[in-house]
Amino acid sequence: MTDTAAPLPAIVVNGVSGRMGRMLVQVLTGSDKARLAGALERPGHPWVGKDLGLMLGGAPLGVTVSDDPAAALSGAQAVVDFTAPAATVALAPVAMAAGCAHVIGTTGLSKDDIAAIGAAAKQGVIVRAGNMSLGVNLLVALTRKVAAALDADYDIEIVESHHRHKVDAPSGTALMLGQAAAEGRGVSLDEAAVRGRDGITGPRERGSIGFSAIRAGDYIGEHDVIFAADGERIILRHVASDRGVFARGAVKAALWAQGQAKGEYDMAAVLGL
Ligand SMILES: NC(=O)C1=CN([C@@H]2O[C@H](COP(=O)(O)OP(=O)(O)OC[C@H]3O[C@@H](n4cnc5c(N)ncnc54)[C@H](OP(=O)(O)O)[C@@H]3O)[C@@H](O)[C@H]2O)C=CC1
Ligand SMILES: O=C(O)C1=N[C@H](C(=O)O)C[C@H](O)C1
Repeated sequence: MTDTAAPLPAIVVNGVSGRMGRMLVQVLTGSDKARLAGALERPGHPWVGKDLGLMLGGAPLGVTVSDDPAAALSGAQAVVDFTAPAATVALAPVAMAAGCAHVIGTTGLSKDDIAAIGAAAKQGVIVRAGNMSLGVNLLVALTRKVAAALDADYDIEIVESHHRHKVDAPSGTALMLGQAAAEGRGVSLDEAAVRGRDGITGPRERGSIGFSAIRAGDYIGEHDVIFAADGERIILRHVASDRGVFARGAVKAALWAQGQAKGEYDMAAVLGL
């Protein structure tokens, strides 16, 4: 009897040696919905040309780490990318030319980076989110709703904690939460945001949205949205205790992207929130 089952969607991981790259390998090798079809690292990385499984300290996986995105993406359905802004911006048009969906988890993107990604998405499908977990994307929706229900008597502050290796602040998640709070309140985040305080700052400006960042130890990612008034406080909190939530969300996005119309999407679209 011949096996007529369609092959599983082929997914490539960019930045495969990183914290999220390794977690994605774990999720994809255990998946019955997608398969790990390739692995990318920057040119000059010591893993390039080597078997990925051996580089991870395990059995061979039959996947050779590449530094050639066009070659690695040829024939793949999606590339999942948790790397650095310059690497992500460079990969987007290559993914679109290869007909590959680009799932972007990279944070710390500038306005120009975001515009470049948006331009690339005219040629194919991109899913981009500062946080791929179901919990945070629900928290974003809740934040928008609570902010819409309260007036500026309730001061909004976003406090985030991450591991000592994180290079960008505020976190991508904090910015998503800030954007949702601003939308709920009907203000512009660019105008309302206050990022970090130091020295004689004067009293808090009514209606501002504050951001504070802790970088310490091995926090995976924790976010509080505080609505504080005279006499009461509401605190919405998400705690990530396993990077698997981000990796599983990204694989879900890669599968969801198959067959979508060209354009840039977020995790709310993927999750139907
Ligand atoms: N959206 C979400 O849900 C989440 C987003 N993130 C974001 O993902 C990003 C990565 O996080 P994390 O895994 O912790 O970081 P790491 O520093 O552990 O990993 C980044 C990886 O990207 C690699 N890289 C850098 N430049 C290139 C390039 N040009 N081509 C290929 N690979 C490259 C790095 O290689 P090298 O070390 O050689 O430079 C490294 O392996 C961050 O922006 C983080 O904020 C993280 C978790 C969840
Ligand atoms: O760098 C990280 O680790 C994380 N980055 C994302 C962010 O910037 O919000 C998501 C998560 O909090 C972990």
